[in-house]
Amino acid sequence: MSLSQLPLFLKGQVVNGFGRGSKDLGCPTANFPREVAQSLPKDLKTGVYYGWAKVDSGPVYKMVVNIGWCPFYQNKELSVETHVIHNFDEDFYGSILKICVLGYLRPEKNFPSLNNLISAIKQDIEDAKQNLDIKENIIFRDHDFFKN
Ligand SMILES: Cc1cc2nc3c(=O)[nH]c(=O)nc-3n(C[C@H](O)[C@H](O)[C@H](O)COP(=O)(O)O)c2cc1C
Ligand SMILES: Nc1ncnc2c1ncn2[C@@H]1O[C@H](COP(=O)(O)OP(=O)(O)O)[C@@H](O)[C@H]1O
Ligand SMILES: [Mg+2]
Repeated sequence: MSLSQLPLFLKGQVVNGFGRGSKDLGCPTANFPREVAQSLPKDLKTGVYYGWAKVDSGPVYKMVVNIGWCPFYQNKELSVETHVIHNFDEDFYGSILKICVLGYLRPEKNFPSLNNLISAIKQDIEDAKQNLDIKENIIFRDHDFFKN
C-alpha cells in the first residue's frame, strides 16, 4: 500500500502513558507528547505502522508504532506510541526518540480479549521485521535524520 504522507519523520521526548503497554500487554511503548500527535497530517490513516527508531544517541532499531485511539481501551486522545524492537536494560523516559515511519500494517481494532490484542501485536512485530529487511526500507536506517 502506498500512503502519500510517508515517510514521516517524528521526534520528541518520551513521556508517561497509561502504564498499560508493559503491564497489560508485555509490550512497552514509548509515548510521544500530545504535540507530536497534533503535528501529524490531519488526514493520516490511524493504525499500526513500521519503521526505524533511535533513542538519544543510540543505534537505529526496527520499530512498530501505533498511531490512534486504542479502541480496546477507548482513549480520549490520539496517541503515538512506539515499540522499539530491542531489549533495553532500563526505561528511557525523558529521552529523545526519533522515528521514521515507512509503512502501514493494519487499522486499529477493538479485540474481544486482551490475549487477542497481544497476539495481534506479536504478529505486527514479525511483519515489521520482515518488511524492514527489504532494500527500499533498509536505506532509511542510514538517513541524515538519524545523524546527531
Ligand atoms: C504494534 C501495536 C499494535 C497495537 N494495536 C492496537 C489495536 O489494534 N487496538 C488497540 O486498541 N490498541 C492497539 N495498540 C495500542 C495498545 O493498546 C497500547 O500500546 C497500550 O494501550 C499501551 O498504552 P500506554 O503506553 O498508554 O500504556 C497497539 C500497540 C502496538 C505497539
Ligand atoms: N523496547 C522498548 N520500546 C519502547 N519502550 C521501552 C522499551 N523498553 C523499555 N521501554 C520503556 O518502557 C516505557 C513504556 O512502557 P509502557 O508500559 O508503555 O508505559 P507508558 O504507559 O508510560 O508508556 C517507555 O517509555 C520506555 O521508557
Ligand atoms: Mg506506552
